[in-house]
This record gives sequence, C-alpha cells and structure tokens, in this order.
Amino acid sequence: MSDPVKLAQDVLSEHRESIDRLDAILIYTLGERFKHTQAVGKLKAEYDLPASDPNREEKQIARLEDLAKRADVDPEFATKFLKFIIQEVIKHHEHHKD
Ligand SMILES: C=C(O[C@@H]1C=C(C(=O)O)C=C[C@H]1O)C(=O)O
Repeated sequence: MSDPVKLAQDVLSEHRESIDRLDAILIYTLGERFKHTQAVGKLKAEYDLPASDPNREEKQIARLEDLAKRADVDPEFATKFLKFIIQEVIKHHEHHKD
C-alpha cells in the first residue's frame, strides 16, 4: 500500500472515531431528553393536559433554527429533526393517557 493511501486511511479512521463518539453523544442526549419528556407526559396525563403544545413547539423551532445557523447546520434539516423527535414524544404522551 502506498503511503498517501495509508495516510488517507488513517485520516478516515480518525474521522470515523469522532463520528462514533458523536453518535454516542447524540443517543445519550436523546435518552436524557426522553426522560424529561416522559416526566412531562406523566404530568400531562395526571392533570389531563393536552399531549401537544403547538405554541411551545413554535418557539422551540424558532430557537433551533437560530442555533442551527450559528452551528453551521442546515436550519431546514434542524427543524425536520426536531419535528420528528417531537412527533415521537407526542405519541408517548398519548400512550400515557390510555
Ligand atoms: C414535552 C412537551 O410535550 C410536547 C413535546 C415537545 C417536545 O418534545 O419538546 C414540545 C411540546 C409538546 O408538543 C411539552 O409540552 O413541553
């Protein structure tokens, strides 16, 4: 194997290690977020509050769009990502009510 190819493979490995580390952070962060949202779900079920809160979501999306721009992340992607997570949370909340 020529040296430049070996060098490229080493660089690739380093990037992949960082990617794996960051993926783990994402999953653990999501786990922590779900713990809070599960607690919110229980409160909502106990006090008969609606599963979703569109006003709160609107504010979260605006905040995340701003964060995404600053973090060099496509704001449209960040919005889609947050909406996807929120949809899952709302499903959990609806289960709590059953
Ligand atoms: C967690 C809540 O419930 C829902 C889920 C949200 C979320 O995952 O961030 C936000 C608003 C609600 O639609 C909440 O009301 O705070």
